[in-house]
Amino acid sequence: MKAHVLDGKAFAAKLRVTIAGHVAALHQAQGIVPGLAVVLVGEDPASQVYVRSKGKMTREVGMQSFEHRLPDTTSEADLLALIAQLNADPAVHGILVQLPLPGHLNSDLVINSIDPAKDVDGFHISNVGLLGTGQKAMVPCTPLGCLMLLRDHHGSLAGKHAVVIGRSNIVGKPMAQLLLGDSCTVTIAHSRTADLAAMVRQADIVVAAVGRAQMVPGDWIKPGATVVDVGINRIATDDGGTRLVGDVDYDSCAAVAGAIAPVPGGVGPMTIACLLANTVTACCRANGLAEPAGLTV
Ligand SMILES: NC(=O)C1=CN([C@@H]2O[C@H](COP(=O)(O)OP(=O)(O)OC[C@H]3O[C@@H](n4cnc5c(N)ncnc54)[C@H](OP(=O)(O)O)[C@@H]3O)[C@@H](O)[C@H]2O)C=CC1
Ligand SMILES: Nc1nc(=O)c2c([nH]1)NC[C@@H]1CN(c3ccc(C(=O)N[C@@H](CCC(=O)O)C(=O)O)cc3)C=[N+]21
Repeated sequence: MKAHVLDGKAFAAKLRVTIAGHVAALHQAQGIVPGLAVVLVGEDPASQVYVRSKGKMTREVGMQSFEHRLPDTTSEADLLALIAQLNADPAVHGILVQLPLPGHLNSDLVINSIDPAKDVDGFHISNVGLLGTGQKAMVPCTPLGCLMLLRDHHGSLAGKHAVVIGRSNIVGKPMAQLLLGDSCTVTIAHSRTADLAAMVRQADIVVAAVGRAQMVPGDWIKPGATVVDVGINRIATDDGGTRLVGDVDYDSCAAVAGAIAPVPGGVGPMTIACLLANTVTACCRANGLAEPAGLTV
């Protein structure tokens, strides 16, 4: 069997067309342009690439993009002052502070200083609590994108056993919450899990969010299971270049799985599209307008 490919690149492109339609309608009917501010502290090359492509896609769907690049010597007080200014700016509906932050900055403090209504990453404790209790929240973009791909492929996820590998605040934990919300039976695995292979072999749905290149081999996958690869790892190639791979060994997993989201072209593009979706949702909520269907859960 050869797995069905969950084409996040194509799904995200369609989602951006839908978003562009909502943005145009907001502008026409209300004279409002949704705005997204991205704050990048330091010069991490991978973060720079991500911030650039995010800015480009923000403008492509007709939204305003505000980029703030600060030196890696920026003090916490200066960063908090910038966030206070963005919180108060009515043209800014979404704020994203690129993680990880340089070590001298307390990321919990920084994230919790963002107005929860503008927290389009969904990382503020108030949004984490809302998600955990099944209330309307800003939902973290990467797990939201994974859920959209899973629902699109399966329809209902009820009763499926999902194994999420990774327990970070930005991917693993919110992913588990969303799957639970869709009535999956959820197992969260991590670096201290006793027998990861045996655990993963039970899964109908595997979400790998670890940060270890190709660590999940095909013989861990139950035949026909769905595999969602969140990992972004750059590895060296034989010709001296580099290439992007996920946390699963694609070829061996695709040979057994029923469906698989590849890297690149799977979850990554969905993350950016969901960031734009969250910004439109935040903009509608801020203006007391009905939020468009299909942009969140
Ligand atoms: N495509 C996208 O849009 C995005 C991709 N990413 C990528 O996803 C990956 C994960 O990101 P993130 O969640 O931030 O990473 P973190 O480093 O914050 O978390 C990694 C998790 O993996 C667990 N882990 C580490 N080693 C093992 C192991 N050998 N077996 C089982 N579990 C293990 C850790 O366990 P423990 O808690 O015990 O240490 C931890 O819970 C990275 O490659 C990142 O680049 C991230 C965000 C968005
Ligand atoms: N506050 C915050 N929010 C984030 O959402 C956040 C963050 N910090 N820090 C870093 C991680 C990583 N992340 C990615 C988003 C898109 C791709 C993406 O578009 N990937 C493409 C490939 C890109 C390439 O070729 O380099 C793909 O998988 O097809 C990857 C990674 C968001 N993150």
